[in-house]
Amino acid sequence: MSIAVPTRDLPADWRDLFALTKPRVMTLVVFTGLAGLLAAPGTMHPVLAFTAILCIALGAGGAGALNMWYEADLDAKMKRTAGRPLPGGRLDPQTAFQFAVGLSAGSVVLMDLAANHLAAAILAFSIFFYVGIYTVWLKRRTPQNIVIGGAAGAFPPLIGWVAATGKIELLPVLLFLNIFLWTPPHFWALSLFVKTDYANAGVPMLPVVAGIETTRRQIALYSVPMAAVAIAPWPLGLTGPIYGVVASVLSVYFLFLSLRVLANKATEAAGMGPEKALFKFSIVYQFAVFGALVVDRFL
Ligand code: HEM
Ligand SMILES: CC(C)=CCC/C(C)=C/CC/C(C)=C/COP(=O)(O)OP(=O)(O)O
Repeated sequence: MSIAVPTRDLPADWRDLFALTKPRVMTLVVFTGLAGLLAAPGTMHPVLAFTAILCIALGAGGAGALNMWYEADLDAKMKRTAGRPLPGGRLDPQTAFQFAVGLSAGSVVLMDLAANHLAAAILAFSIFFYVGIYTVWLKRRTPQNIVIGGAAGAFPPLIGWVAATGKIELLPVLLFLNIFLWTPPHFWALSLFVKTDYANAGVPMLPVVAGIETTRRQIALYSVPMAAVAIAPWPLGLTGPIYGVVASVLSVYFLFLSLRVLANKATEAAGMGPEKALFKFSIVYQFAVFGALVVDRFL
């Protein structure tokens, strides 16, 4: 699935800086952050709420830019990423680095002013986690890279909630766990049909290191607790039936798609239909589940 982001009217260098923030992936990061903020009890002043969400976008964008700055060598080796601003030679690394640090630091300072210390601290920690733990430490070392490092992408709903309330509570922790357990099926499904790219770049992604069958088993294995954690807020009385029904139906369908991946015996990209279907649905799934959370809160 491709989310259209209008960049055509921007001058070339701004377009490249914008691309550095991984805007398409970050749409879901910002959406889940916004959902966390809106689902929280009480009301936040609209200007402060908008600023807090802006901070999540700036922080995630800054972290994405730092990731691209650090990985320019790796991106150059993969078809999917070779055209990015740095490997494409359209942006110099120093400008990229300054932009990335500026966004990251600015987002944390602004979050501290607009919301509270705890929200700013969790935002800072997620940026550190994505860049330091995932990108620098784990990505090139272990096939568990995205399981552990992927936690960075699970923080936004918690950040949104804490920005609004100042407190960490059970519901946003379950939302964190949902994205945390969703990330391996989301990414491993994709990595099965772009496997050769990672192998060429020497990144130890699970299909490269452990093989297709193990990856398919792991996808199914993570989908079960993911579904349980996604549905849990309803029986626990933390949300109403709108969220409960949407999360249940979509999680069961997610599980069904994971089982189809598990049952798939194809080894060629052309036969990886169930993997592509799961990857595409994984994105729709989170937009719908977090959308339902907000609708449920206000209806
Ligand atoms: C370490 C964990 C993750 C990895 C390695 C990963 C990797 C990827 C890759 C390689 C793509 C393919 C297309 C692209 O580069 O734009 C993709 C797409 C996407 N990812 Fe992930 N992802 C991870 C976690 C997440 C998280 C936590 C979120 C949001 C909460 C997310 C949201 C998305 C979205 C929205 C797309 C579709 C972008 C489009 O429309 O092209 N991903 N992911
Ligand atoms: C608030 C905050 C800091 C949020 C962070 C958001 C975050 C960690 C998102 C993770 C999703 C992501 C861009 C994975 C890409 O992995 P990759 O970098 O290995 O993908 P690539 O191969 O496309 O570079």
